[in-house]
Amino acid sequence: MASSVSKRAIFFVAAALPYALEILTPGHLYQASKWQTAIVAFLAIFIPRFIWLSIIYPFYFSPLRHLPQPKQNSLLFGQMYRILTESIGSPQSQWMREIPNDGLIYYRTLFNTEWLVLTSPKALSDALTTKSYDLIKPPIIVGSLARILGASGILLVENEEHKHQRKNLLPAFQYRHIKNLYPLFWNKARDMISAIDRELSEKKKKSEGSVPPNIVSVDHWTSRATLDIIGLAGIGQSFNAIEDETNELYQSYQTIFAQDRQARILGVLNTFFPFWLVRKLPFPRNYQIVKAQSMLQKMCLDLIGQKRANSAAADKEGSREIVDDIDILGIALKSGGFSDQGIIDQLMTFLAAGHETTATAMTWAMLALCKHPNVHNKLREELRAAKLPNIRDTESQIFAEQIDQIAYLQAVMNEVLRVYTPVPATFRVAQRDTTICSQFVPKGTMVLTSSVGTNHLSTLWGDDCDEFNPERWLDESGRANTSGGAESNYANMTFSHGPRGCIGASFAKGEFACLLAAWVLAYDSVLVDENMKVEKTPGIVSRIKDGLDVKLTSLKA
Ligand code: HEM
Repeated sequence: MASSVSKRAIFFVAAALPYALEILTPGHLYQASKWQTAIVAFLAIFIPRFIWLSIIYPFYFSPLRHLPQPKQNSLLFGQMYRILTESIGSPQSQWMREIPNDGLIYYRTLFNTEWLVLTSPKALSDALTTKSYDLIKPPIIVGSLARILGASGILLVENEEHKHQRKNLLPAFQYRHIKNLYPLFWNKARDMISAIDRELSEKKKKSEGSVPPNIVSVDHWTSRATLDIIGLAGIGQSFNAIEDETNELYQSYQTIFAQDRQARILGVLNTFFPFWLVRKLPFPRNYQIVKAQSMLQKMCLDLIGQKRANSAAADKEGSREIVDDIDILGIALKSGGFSDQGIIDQLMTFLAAGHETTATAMTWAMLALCKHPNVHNKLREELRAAKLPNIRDTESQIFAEQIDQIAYLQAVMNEVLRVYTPVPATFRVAQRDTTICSQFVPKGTMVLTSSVGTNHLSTLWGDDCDEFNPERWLDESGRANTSGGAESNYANMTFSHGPRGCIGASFAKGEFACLLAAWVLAYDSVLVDENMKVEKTPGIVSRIKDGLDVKLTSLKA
């Protein structure tokens, strides 16, 4: 690492020095006040450290400084302006395309902090699989998420603790278990369609004979549906968001995960001040979070208590098999590997990781289908040909096999996930000296994978890499393939890879398939504004900035 002198050490030395001088120079040989001494000591260490770290080391000593890199850097801020003003992963995607490289691109940001972008399958496999535990999530990200998710959920823990949790949670996410959740996904898809039908008939009533607008917000409905699904499948508790978005549970969830202006201001403050201080600042959001969190945590604790009681009762009666939990909470409890607080943190993690991601994928899917009517029509034909049950029939039910065998549905979903990449980038920092693609990477180096960049590289996906073409996921006989025609697994970064790749990928795909099939069978959708400008939100999940409104025609599904 460029410097092993941490800021905390500098504060400590500066604070201790006046006392040390008083002891070492008895009789007040030393005249300055304690404050003056502390400030002088602080500056005497801090300024040289700053000059070394921000100017001398990165430009003259860093082993990374000769790697391919973007031009036009600000002297102290490197590429910071672009990083802050463009969507996540986007500047890096451009460099990946334009700067010749052997798997790594180097750039600098605030005060010349050093970053690497991984650009080749070899670099990605080194960093995400072979050396996965040499790279950890950056403390700034972990610190700000820990406030909301709790510090001990699988998304944020590292090293042995992560291995232990992953092992205990994996059974809940294996396909043999996920396939049992498809009926639940389908039921919630049906609830969503019924609720949209009701919204349309309300609109019809209000339009009093004139043509009703039949316009609905896709992101609004998919977000409510995916929350109910992850609530039921994750913790065995529906948020009832589809039925009633004003209920207290749903509102608490919305408060905690809101990405409003105050959340962004607090996020920026976290960069410069300690987390504990920022949490105490008198922002209304700080109080709201505490209140909403205590409600959600209490709900989780009650559910844990209930499950433990059911399980104990079943043990007593010698009928364990009647407690056949299908939700993730039930399976985590059965593993015996988690404390109650540990489980609460997992539940908050699954709510966060499993809700907006899939809702966003669904919203992008509807945009893609509206923009490609031929794909839209073909998908509906294939769904009809598969003879899925009528989504408006309250008794209707499906099985995983029925949905998963529809090759064109799988192809459309895979292409949506590739082209629109809901999680556009992931971030790491080297926790020890390591190597990637034989390049020495010092401890402390920041590492970014631009998943959206990799998913659009012509060297991996061919010249039509930017086109929406579901056919690439079908082989000549029309069967689904899992590579999209790319030669390496690492060409597709939608769910990342390795020990820290998305544990919920099968869950997400099953849920996405049911929601998409239900929507396409129930309605024909067209864009309200054909020329809408599509901008992405800047957050960890790339949503459509102004949401997506479509005009629906109900179909006899
Ligand atoms: C389309 C939907 C989804 C996408 C695109 C997605 C993508 C990702 C990505 C890229 C990561 C790696 C993050 C990193 O390395 O920093 C990740 C991790 C994770 N995802 Fe997903 N995800 C989706 C849905 C879900 C669902 C539905 C769940 C849960 C039910 C889930 C749970 C998780 C968890 C727990 C992790 C952390 C895994 C670990 O660190 O071991 N995700 N996801």
